[in-house]
Amino acid sequence: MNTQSLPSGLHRAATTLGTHAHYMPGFGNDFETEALPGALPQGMNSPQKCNYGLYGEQLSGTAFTAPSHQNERTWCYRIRPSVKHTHRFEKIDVPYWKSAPHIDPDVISLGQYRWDPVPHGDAALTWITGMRTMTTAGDVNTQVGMASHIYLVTQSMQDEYFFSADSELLIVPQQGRLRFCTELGIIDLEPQEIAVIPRGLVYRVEVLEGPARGFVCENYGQKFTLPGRGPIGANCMANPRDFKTPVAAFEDREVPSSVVVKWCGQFHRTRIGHSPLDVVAWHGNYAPVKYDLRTYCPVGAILFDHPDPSIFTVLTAPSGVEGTANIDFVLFRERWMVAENTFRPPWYHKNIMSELMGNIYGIYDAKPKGFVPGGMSLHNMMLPHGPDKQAFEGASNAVLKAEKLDETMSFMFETRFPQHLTAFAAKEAPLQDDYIDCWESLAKKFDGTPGVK
Ligand SMILES: O=C(O)Cc1cc(O)ccc1O
Ligand SMILES: [Fe+2]
Repeated sequence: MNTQSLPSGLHRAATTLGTHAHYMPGFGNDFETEALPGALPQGMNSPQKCNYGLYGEQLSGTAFTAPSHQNERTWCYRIRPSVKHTHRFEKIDVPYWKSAPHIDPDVISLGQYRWDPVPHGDAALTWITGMRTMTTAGDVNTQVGMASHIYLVTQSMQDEYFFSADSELLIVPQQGRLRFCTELGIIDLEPQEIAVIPRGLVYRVEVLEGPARGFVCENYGQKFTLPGRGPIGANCMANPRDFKTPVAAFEDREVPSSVVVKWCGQFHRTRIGHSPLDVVAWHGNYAPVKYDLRTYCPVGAILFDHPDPSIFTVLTAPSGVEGTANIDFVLFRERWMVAENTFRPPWYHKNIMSELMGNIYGIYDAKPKGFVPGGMSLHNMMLPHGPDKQAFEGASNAVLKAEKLDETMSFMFETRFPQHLTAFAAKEAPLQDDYIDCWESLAKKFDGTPGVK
């Protein structure tokens, strides 16, 4: 196997797969990859001495005894064991990155809320300092619930690394391009793609094209997985082969560095004398992954009516209660609308689960104005919402022919828990004070006489 050297000093394994040379296809596969030939032990995990003088180390993403179809772990062969990375920790302040439970007594979370895109300021911000929590739900200490964030990143992390012991991060870019240099390999990410970085994995984020903005779902609970397709069968929605996990990449660099750790909602720093991205080879099924949302194959109404949005689930994070997700990640992408005699946009509704939406690009059918790329909305637990006046009038009077819903990509983080706004979301972010007016002018059409009005 050949090794490729990158400008950043990382060495990564080459693969034989043409177009996705640096990624391996599949969701939750048992992968194996080595950046130097023979670095990966064969037939066993813990040889008495590893090749190249590497140290063997296991990273467990589930309890040792989790059922085998859910069990996730990866074996790393690294220049130094991780424990050499973590000396004494000091607490640091990361004031805009909040964790649940975080209920600000001065903030009202009960409501329908919408935000314009959070603008970039003058300050240089990294992946850590640029994270802005919008909502929190559940409890980070008991590993249930989530937080939603906006990231505003203009600066690469330099000799600085990060891991979250609290959560896996689902990253949804909206602007700019980022590179995630992780212990297990490199992921480049741009709008219309997503990445999932597992809990505990160390990484550094570099800006490939700035400024970068996007959305993050911080999942405190069980990992995101593919939803069961039920009677849809073995294909469509998100197909496993479209998920890409990076090949092994390592750097052998000795410079004063720091590792920031998010742990039980608090941030800590430890200093080390080298890059912790020193995993030369690994095998296992606990690994970062990226996915191109343009490969999502939507299934929908082909005669009449409008199915529940769960039909557009890309990934689901189970809660332990069957069919009731801790979080569903749902994608509203371009598609054909063909339903006959049907009000085609989302119906008016109240939902026990709370719906945090973001616009990646284009126009969302239920909100032709005001919900713009980079913007977000929150329709919290049991709070009514639905199409605005313009969408309602348009859709109820449209001539219903086959119509392509083009130039549209929005998503929803839907959680079984109510979401609480941070002070940043309520007071600093560009909250639209007049959002609820979009339903104000919906007319009373009922006049007691039968017939279509
Ligand atoms: O509220 C929303 O816009 C999201 C949504 C979309 C849909 O098609 C059906 C229900 C739903 O909550
Ligand atoms: Fe909704």
